[in-house]
Amino acid sequence: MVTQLPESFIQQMKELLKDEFEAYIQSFEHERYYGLRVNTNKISVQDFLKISPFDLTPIPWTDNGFYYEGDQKPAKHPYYYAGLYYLQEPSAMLPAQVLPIEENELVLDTCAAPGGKSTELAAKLHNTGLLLSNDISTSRCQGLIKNLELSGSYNVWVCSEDLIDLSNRFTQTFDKILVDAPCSGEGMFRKEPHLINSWIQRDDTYYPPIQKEILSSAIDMLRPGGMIVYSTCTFSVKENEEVIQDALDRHPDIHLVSIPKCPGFSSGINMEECVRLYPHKIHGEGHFVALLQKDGDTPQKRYQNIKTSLPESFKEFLNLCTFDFSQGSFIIKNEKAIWSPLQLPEQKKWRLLRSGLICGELKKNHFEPSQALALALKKEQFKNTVDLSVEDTRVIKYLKGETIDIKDLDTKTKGWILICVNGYPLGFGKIDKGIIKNKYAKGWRWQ
Ligand SMILES: C[S@@+](CC[C@H](N)C(=O)[O-])C[C@H]1O[C@@H](n2cnc3c(N)ncnc32)[C@H](O)[C@@H]1O
Repeated sequence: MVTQLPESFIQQMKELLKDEFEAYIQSFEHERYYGLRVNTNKISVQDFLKISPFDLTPIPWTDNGFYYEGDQKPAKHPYYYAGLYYLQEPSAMLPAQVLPIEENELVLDTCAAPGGKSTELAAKLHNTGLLLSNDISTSRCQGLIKNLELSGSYNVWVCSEDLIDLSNRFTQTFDKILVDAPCSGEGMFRKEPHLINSWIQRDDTYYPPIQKEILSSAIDMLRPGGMIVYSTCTFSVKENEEVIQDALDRHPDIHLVSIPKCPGFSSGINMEECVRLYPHKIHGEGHFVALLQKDGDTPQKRYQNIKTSLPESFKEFLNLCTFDFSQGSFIIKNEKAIWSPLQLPEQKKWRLLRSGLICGELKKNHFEPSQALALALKKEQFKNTVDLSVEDTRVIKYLKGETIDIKDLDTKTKGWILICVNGYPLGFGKIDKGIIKNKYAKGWRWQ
């Protein structure tokens, strides 16, 4: 692969790394590292380690990230379908880790798709407050929504806007913001060699102006006292420290906050507070992370909930749930019942793709619960459940969309039932006389 690296990139890395350059080049001989991040919205790290079938080694710069071996297949395990973890390149776990999120905050992820960092920001909020996840690409937002739903996060809104436009709608609003900027991806060359071609096609003047505008707009959206992380998976100084310097020049009310260094972390170039991760110094690919804070302090913004009257068929279904929906409010839109713990102010003409938890669809005379609701609930929050052991062959059958027979376990329950694996919900079905008609979402099925 080293032979595919363009000469101009090699020169840039020689100048950047000096006597570390040889070690960097040799890192291409080593296989990439694989990372799994426990979804603490669903399970504690301690409890996950008790049931994990994988050999896991902690990733030093995270609270809940682990290395696994490349021949293990965690994406092909029922616990993945239960949303107990997210698979993420280890160095990419750092940005969300360094943003100090507290419960009940308003958080913005500016460039969020496909959700590697949003899922962790949501987990850090523990389903309190609100996360607005945005990405300019509406098609990439589909993957983002699926990942957020799988993670069981119900305090998330998703929109698809150019961040620069979004900043006109929410001035000085958010307590915490993550800017995981589009970049030339130099840190991903070992993991995804095809990125080398994109690098060749775009010279080094392409990304910096975009990154500077996105970061500056994001800073406008941060409330005084709030904190913002800027990250990329590239090594170029132009896309990292120069973007930060531009923000510091344009916004005299922000300052850098020092990120604690783990063994193997490098400082930013002439920016001691920032962190650079290199594949020859840590077990991971490459990243740059900066943490900034806005001076001053203003109280957090708070938004009102609204009252909506609900159709009878939906109220009937809600009798099966013990989830505390009174903590937020419902809206009914396009025959869908959507619940959110907070409502953001009404906006004109924006591509809002999710405004909380889509609980399900209001059909003619009945209500059809969604896959997202199944994943958002805890087993004990639904009246009718069947809990299958992870070894039970019916788990995979259910995930494949097949009808399942549980006459050995239950022949009395009738109607909606939540199918769980070792206590963690997977999806809904409809049971009659011990036979479960499969309601697992088609696009989510085991392939
Ligand atoms: C590095 S990726 C984000 C990865 C994501 N944070 C994760 O962890 O899964 C950068 C994203 O920025 C989005 N993007 C590019 N320009 C944007 C803009 N002007 N406003 C909002 N999003 C933008 C791209 O569509 C892309 O999905």
